[in-house]
Amino acid sequence: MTETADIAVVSFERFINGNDEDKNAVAKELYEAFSTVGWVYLKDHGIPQSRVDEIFALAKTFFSLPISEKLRWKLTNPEVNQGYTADGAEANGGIDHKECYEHRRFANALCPSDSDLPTFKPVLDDFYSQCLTLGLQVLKCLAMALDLGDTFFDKITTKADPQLRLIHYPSIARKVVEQEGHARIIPHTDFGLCTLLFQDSVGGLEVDPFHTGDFKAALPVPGTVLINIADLMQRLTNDRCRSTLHRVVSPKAAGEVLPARFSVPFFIHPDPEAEIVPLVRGDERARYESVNAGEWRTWNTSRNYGLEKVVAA
Ligand SMILES: O=C(O)CCC(=O)C(=O)O
Ligand SMILES: [Fe+2]
Repeated sequence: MTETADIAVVSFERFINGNDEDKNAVAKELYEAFSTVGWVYLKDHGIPQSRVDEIFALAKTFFSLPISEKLRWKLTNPEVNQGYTADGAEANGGIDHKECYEHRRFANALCPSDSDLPTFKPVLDDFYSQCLTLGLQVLKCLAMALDLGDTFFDKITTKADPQLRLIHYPSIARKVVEQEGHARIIPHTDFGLCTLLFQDSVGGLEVDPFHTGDFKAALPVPGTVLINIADLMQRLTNDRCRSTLHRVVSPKAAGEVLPARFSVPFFIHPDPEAEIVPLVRGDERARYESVNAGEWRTWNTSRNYGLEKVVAA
């Protein structure tokens, strides 16, 4: 049996409502998690479970539309990175068995309208701002832990346009997913600052905390949102915070046919013009070149969708 990853459960209540001492205590706990395994289960985060349930229900409704309908909202431009991606269309060195819908803050041209799918857009917009508020609070908390002053991330997220993603992993034969090079989502790191990840109760998410190939289950914990550090944060903190490999495979408890699984990540990226320069202390050397956040995002998105040609055109 796959072991369970050692990911701390941290209550965010004392950060949201507490005094400076409370906030600093939460910041320490978060930093401890982010600088080791790179992941934390955040509870008491302020987003009601009823809202999360509503989002999963909308995701189910959206993905059960016929493929011809869903392709009306097909994602084509990695710079905008918004819309629907069919099963098999996103490939980054392996074969994923999933379909996705991406929602953005400023541009959602490829989103079902109210007459296509009642309440889809307004409820997603609202959930998006709840995730953005929580994500920026988490960044503030991390800035405290890193002694950067609690407005450090505000300066590089004023126009931040994270990506809210709905994912459906269809019900599928276990033997298909377990073929060499296949997975529900192949091992990868996320490439922004950090990710908020809501998952249903099916399981199958695994983390390789120390990049030894020893993947461990990140089981669903009701009432929590998982938060993981992504590549730009690892670069910015000169490896103090760790962006770790993860994947989604067959849940161990399932039989020969895996049940469908849904998840909802919210990827936080800095403003496109932000230069991500490693923050060094004393005579420490920078472990990374500086990168422009916008170029980094477009490059990574294009690579994931195999759309490099669109960018070059
Ligand atoms: O579905 C999940 O639990 C993980 C999704 C994920 O890692 C991603 O979309 O980057
Ligand atoms: Fe991921």
